[in-house]
Amino acid sequence: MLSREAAAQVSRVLTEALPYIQRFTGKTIVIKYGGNAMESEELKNSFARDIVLMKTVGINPVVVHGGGPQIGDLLKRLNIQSEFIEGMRVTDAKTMDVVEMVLGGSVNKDIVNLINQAGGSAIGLTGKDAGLIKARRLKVSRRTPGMDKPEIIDIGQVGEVESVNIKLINALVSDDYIPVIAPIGVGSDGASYNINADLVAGKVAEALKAEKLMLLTNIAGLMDKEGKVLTGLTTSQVDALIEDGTIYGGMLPKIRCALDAVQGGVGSAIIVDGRVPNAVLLEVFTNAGVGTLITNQQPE
Ligand SMILES: Nc1ncnc2c1ncn2[C@@H]1O[C@H](COP(=O)(O)OP(=O)(O)O)[C@@H](O)[C@H]1O
Ligand SMILES: CC(=O)N[C@@H](CCC(=O)OP(=O)(O)O)C(=O)O
Repeated sequence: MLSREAAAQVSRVLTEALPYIQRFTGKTIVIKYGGNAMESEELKNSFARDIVLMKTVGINPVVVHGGGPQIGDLLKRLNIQSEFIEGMRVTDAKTMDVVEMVLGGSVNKDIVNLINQAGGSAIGLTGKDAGLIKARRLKVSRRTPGMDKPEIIDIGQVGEVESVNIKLINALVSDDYIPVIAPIGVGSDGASYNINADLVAGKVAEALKAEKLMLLTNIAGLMDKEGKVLTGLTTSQVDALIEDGTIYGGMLPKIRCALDAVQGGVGSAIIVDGRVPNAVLLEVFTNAGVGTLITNQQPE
């Protein structure tokens, strides 16, 4: 039982949080949990508690997770070389096996378990379950200095999202389950596709017409060359930052999916520093304004 002091504290906190809780009650928030933001047990536990708290106050969280560093660790142990092009892992058949084992197996079940230990009812899925994420092969185009046309590169079993089975997600959410989705897609022929988790989160948020898309990563937000966090950017400003090399690597799919999501009807997308404890709650329940916010509104 709570002490009088603790009850008074709960009352104070809930009164402050009430407008935010009311604003998001019954709404869907898609949270992409990046592999880099899973760096300690403490952080993972704080993430799991935040998700359960959201659900308890009537918000519907849908989690999409990554696991790039965890895939990298196992590939290294198995002596399999790995390379990234435009922020995407080149994925041959051997690599795909490892990706599927790590994402659909250890990482997915770890998050599911932590949420359930924190009192939630999480259910783990990959895109193969009930055809949750139908995918096709992604062709990456790369601009090489000195060449007029970008070259199209085949990077193996890397996919892009063709469709999302929202019937399955909605059925789970309305029964109070918290879906935890691993970014593995399935082709029309049953082939597995490795999909960047940011891209899956963006498409899931779009398909669900989510109120918010949160991308938890290991950096304070999108930064300029001096390390200042940028926010409220337009599409053309982002394009210019990609062109001049300010945005590269893993930030490329992240920013592209955030822009696509808001253009596709998601209320807002935010890139958040997942190394901060309670990053999810801070973003939903405060005006702390952490990270980079992307909306469809043009700044004045
Ligand atoms: N302009 C930029 N601002 C911030 N980070 C950037 C930028 N351009 C590239 N990055 C890189 O993108 C990384 C985030 O992407 P990634 O490592 O794929 O994260 P996650 O695993 O969370 O998806 C950052 O750690 C940083 O190294
Ligand atoms: C095609 C591609 O790059 N897939 C990613 C999938 C995992 C992921 O996106 O994890 P993070 O969010 O932790 O980076 C990979 O193989 O690493």
